[in-house]
Amino acid sequence: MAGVEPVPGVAKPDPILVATGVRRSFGGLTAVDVAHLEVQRGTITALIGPNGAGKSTLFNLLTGFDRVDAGRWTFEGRKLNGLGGHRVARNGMVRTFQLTKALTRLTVMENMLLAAPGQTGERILGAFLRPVWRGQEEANRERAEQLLERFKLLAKKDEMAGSLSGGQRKLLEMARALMVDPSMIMLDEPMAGVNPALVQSLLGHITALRDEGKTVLFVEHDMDVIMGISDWIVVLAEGKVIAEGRPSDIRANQQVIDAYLGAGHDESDQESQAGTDSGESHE
Ligand SMILES: Nc1ncnc2c1ncn2[C@@H]1O[C@H](COP(=O)(O)OP(=O)(O)OP(=O)(O)O)[C@@H](O)[C@H]1O
Repeated sequence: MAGVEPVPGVAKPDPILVATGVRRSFGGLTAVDVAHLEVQRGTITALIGPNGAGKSTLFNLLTGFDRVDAGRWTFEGRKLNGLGGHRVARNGMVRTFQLTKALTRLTVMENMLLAAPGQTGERILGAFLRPVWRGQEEANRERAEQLLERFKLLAKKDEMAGSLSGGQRKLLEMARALMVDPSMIMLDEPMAGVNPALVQSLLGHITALRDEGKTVLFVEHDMDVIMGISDWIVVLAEGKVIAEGRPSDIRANQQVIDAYLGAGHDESDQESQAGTDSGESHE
């Protein structure tokens, strides 16, 4: 991305995701108001910003787990607005989810199989289709084992997901997301709750995904991680993109420093401080 100017909404040479005018409000609060955002194919792009900036909401909107009030976006040139999460995933854009209570009561392998494409379920198929389904299940199981091996979880395949450590859960979330062989993977706080010993391993997996051609978009709070592995960083504050650029651009950006300083103050002051007077000027 040499030569791409570090300004909000800047066009990228080969964007995999292009979003325009994406807005979502909750009551009187505008959680997301992104004028234009492009994600370059084959990069690790970080989405950062103070608490409540709208990062999770934007993730939910783009991946079909929440509905926009306005806006449109394309992924691989295809319009995805209005599609639910499963259809978005089938189009090649998946996100990780924190393992919910229900999932922690399933084994590691069951978690993987649930994330497989074409979860039709045997019961609803006619008898003549069952062999097809079995063949597909066999293929899913094989893929799941390969992925568990890659993420060093194969030995745990029959254990309850709830028995895994924080870091192993993150690895399982990543492995689950890869069951559909996505071209873009979106990671929601991949380092949260991870033991420092596993951080390097997780970072290695994330860069490996990029190196094999996948696009990674991730939300994270750990600045060392963000600055260490991102090719590009997008900064949200109060729902708007207030800055984007390479790590060196972001580190030197006064608006970003201000937005984070605002968030770092007393929680009760946060709304009046975080980016209100600085967020508008770039839009
Ligand atoms: N379902 C909802 N109902 C009402 N308000 C919501 C809902 N989801 C998010 N919000 C609000 O929208 C704003 C953006 O929230 P969001 O969770 O997207 O921020 P975030 O940047 O992901 O924050 P964090 O870093 O703390 O996870 C917040 O003010 C939040 O309270």
